[in-house]
Amino acid sequence: MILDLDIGNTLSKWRLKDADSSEIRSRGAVWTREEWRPGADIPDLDVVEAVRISSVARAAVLEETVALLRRQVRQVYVARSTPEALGVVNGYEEPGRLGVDRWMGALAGYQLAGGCCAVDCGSAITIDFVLPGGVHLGGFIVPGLRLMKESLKLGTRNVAIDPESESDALLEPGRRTVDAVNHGIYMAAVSAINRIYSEVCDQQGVALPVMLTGGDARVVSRGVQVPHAVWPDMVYGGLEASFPLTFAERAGKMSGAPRVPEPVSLEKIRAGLAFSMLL
Ligand SMILES: Nc1ncnc2c1ncn2[C@@H]1O[C@H](COP(=O)(O)OP(=O)(O)OP(=O)(O)O)[C@@H](O)[C@H]1O
Ligand SMILES: CC(C)(CO)[C@@H](O)C(=O)NCCC(=O)O
Ligand SMILES: [K+]
Repeated sequence: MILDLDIGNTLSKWRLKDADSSEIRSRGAVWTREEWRPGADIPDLDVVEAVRISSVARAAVLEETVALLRRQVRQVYVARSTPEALGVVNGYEEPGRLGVDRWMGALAGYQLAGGCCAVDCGSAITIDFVLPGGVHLGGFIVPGLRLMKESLKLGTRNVAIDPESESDALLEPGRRTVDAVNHGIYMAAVSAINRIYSEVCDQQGVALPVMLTGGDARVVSRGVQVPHAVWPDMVYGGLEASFPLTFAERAGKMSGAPRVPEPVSLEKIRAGLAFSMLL
């Protein structure tokens, strides 16, 4: 079995992948601040022959996790943001400072669709761009839905946006605090994504395929106007591409990769931008 780990600021996600059949056998998540110790919610390391890790938590969390895993697992691979990988050139002035989850997402997106706009809706919402030739432009970082809500301190943090709610309903002015906050932060997030996507495509003269990942991807998806795919395993896809271990991975296959819809034409994107400027 291969254990893939995505250590975020809030949640540490894991999945167990069968190295022979490429099937995902199980998955789960634990709070990052509780740190990563084999126990109730964590898979049995006896069956694990390799671990791949993407971590944006404090360095100490990663060190402890790696030390613990090395005692029981022979192969431990830790992803790093590098100046170049898999045909993508990192756009950061200091490439090592790009969050490795963003780098994994950009690599996965590029491997799947060529140039892309990779959006990760977690503690933060990150929006990264890779051009068809593999140039990563950099990206945008916005507070995530939960962070925005918490920062308001209006006692609404525990009432989540219903993932089933229609984005039209979220457009209505709230008539209670919880609705005003939920509708407000939702609009802040999706308006930012829609606008940023259009601006960058306009600047670069290319319509890019869009993919979304992260804990809030499903709800954010409802407000993203352009064609896009939701890819819960996008960060894991970057791990598979960076450290291919199975036959399928060596052939470039990332498990759970979605079909990515064709982007709308650049003309349409530009018309949409021009229209919003007139208002
Ligand atoms: N069971 C859950 N526990 C916590 N957050 C959840 C859960 N389900 C959905 N969410 C939402 O997912 C978001 C966290 O997503 P994700 O797991 O991608 O974040 P993360 O691990 O903190 O990511 P990051 O890498 O940005 O730190 C929160 O903002 C929250 O609104
Ligand atoms: C932005 C987050 C928190 C998103 O998980 C992570 O990618 C990170 O800590 N990045 C480092 C800063 C940067 O990417 O510029
Ligand atoms: K994340």
